[in-house]
Amino acid sequence: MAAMQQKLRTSLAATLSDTGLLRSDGLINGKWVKAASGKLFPVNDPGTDTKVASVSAFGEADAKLAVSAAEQSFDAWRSKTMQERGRLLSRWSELIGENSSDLATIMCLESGKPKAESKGEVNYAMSFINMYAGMQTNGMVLPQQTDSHLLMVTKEPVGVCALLTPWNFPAAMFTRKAAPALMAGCTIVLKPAEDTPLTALALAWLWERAGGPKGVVNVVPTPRELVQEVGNVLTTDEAVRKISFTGSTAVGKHLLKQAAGTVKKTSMELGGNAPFVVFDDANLELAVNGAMTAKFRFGGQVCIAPNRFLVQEGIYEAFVAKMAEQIRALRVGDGLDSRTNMGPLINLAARDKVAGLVKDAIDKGADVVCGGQLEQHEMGNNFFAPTLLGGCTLDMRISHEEIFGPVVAVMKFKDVDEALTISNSSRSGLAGYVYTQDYSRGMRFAGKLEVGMVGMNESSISSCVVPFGGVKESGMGREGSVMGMDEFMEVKSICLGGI
Ligand SMILES: NC(=O)c1ccc[n+]([C@@H]2O[C@H](COP(=O)([O-])OP(=O)(O)OC[C@H]3O[C@@H](n4cnc5c(N)ncnc54)[C@H](O)[C@@H]3O)[C@@H](O)[C@H]2O)c1
Ligand SMILES: O=C[C@H](O)CS(=O)(=O)O
Repeated sequence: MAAMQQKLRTSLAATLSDTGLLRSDGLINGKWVKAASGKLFPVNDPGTDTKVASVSAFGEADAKLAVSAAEQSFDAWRSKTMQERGRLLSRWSELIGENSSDLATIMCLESGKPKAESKGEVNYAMSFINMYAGMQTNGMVLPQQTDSHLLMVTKEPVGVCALLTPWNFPAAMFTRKAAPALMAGCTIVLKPAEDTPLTALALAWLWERAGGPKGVVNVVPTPRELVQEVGNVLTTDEAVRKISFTGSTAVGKHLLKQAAGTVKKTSMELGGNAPFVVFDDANLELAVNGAMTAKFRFGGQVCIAPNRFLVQEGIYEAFVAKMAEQIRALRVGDGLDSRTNMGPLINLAARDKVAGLVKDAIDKGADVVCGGQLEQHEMGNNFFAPTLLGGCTLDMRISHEEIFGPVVAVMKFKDVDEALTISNSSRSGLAGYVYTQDYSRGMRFAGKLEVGMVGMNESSISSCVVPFGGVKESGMGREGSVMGMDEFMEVKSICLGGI
């Protein structure tokens, strides 16, 4: 299999139409610079477990330079009109569109996301830029207590923003933050995930080519071993006024503690544990198709992927049988192969975590309906077979921990109260799904789910217009939608007297 995968690849640069997109240095103040240490770190292709690039290993000193560049460019950038900033973003989006195939190849090779899905993500990333490029923010003039005063309320950019993004959506998580921040008039320092810096660096290069002024967008590629020290700079430097983080709940809690010292404005898009609830009266085909779409997107490595399947006892057997049929039909393969439905997990640690959850479930009595092989996959170290486990129970780890992989864990429930209790038992509250043809029951159930986003008879619930975010330990704030820009703005009242 490895030979076939290698056949699909020569060097990454050789597969690109525009090799300028392949950036190995970071971006500070309009210059592509190496790390102060001169050190590099590898970026690996999870499909072949081989290095595809080496990138400058930015550390504390580099991060401080990036924050300073963003601070120095803030006044000039905020002084531009929203129309001027919008025109720049529109040009950026055009260039992304013109280079979408190369961007998808880069994303596929550094993340393992199949190329077709990677192209979809590039379009998703563009949708945020396109939406915010045309957006205006409005203040208010309020009625006065006296006729000699006027009260105005304005919205102003918060300032220098530190954006920290995960590896699973390296383009969309960048633009979902950067587009509203830039339109609001903020300047940014982006720290991409160590597994997937290339996509963000390529997008930053296109920003520069669009005419982005120096210092407005800065990118600090950071290796795993320096993430803590770079994070310390971004969360404690007084010049940074906003932290926008997307990633695990554990890291989010850590960053919140660090940001508290300088009372930074924060947005947290954290981990999920979505329930997928199927009632007896559900449209079975709709529920199964919805489950497959939501679960096997990027092999389950998605924050809103269903994590716990709760199926009412009357439809349980039919649901499991239909799911097994579709899961068995999935083609696991190389991300560059257009026939591939599912590629590798991001790395060996991720694969081993999934295998550990499956083993625990099997040891505690789960039925392996399909998949579930714990030994190394024939495609390579980072692959895990799409798996369906039946008869899952609450004493299994898989019923409580975020799987972040291609495993469907199904448990049976009797009635709506049981389904709601189990659904809300998690400390996470990002997304939830409910399938029933009784819309009254469905809406009541959706209203009682402790999550930020619900799909009812629908599992594709993300788009640029949705206020994306969670409750409880899935985070705070919203990204996308008109709400997304307010995360990067401060409100100011001006009281005018003596009129
Ligand atoms: N809610 C959402 O919108 C959303 C979207 C995508 C992923 N996620 C969540 O992210 C997780 C998977 O992504 P991940 O593995 O990249 O998460 P992660 O928390 O390990 O890393 C996220 C980012 O934080 C950085 N980071 C890690 N430790 C840090 C530290 N001490 N200081 C500063 N930065 C640090 C990483 O380098 C990366 O850039 C899952 O839990 C998933 O649910 C949530
Ligand atoms: O996993 C993280 C993303 O936010 C999911 S989505 O692409 O926004 O649905």
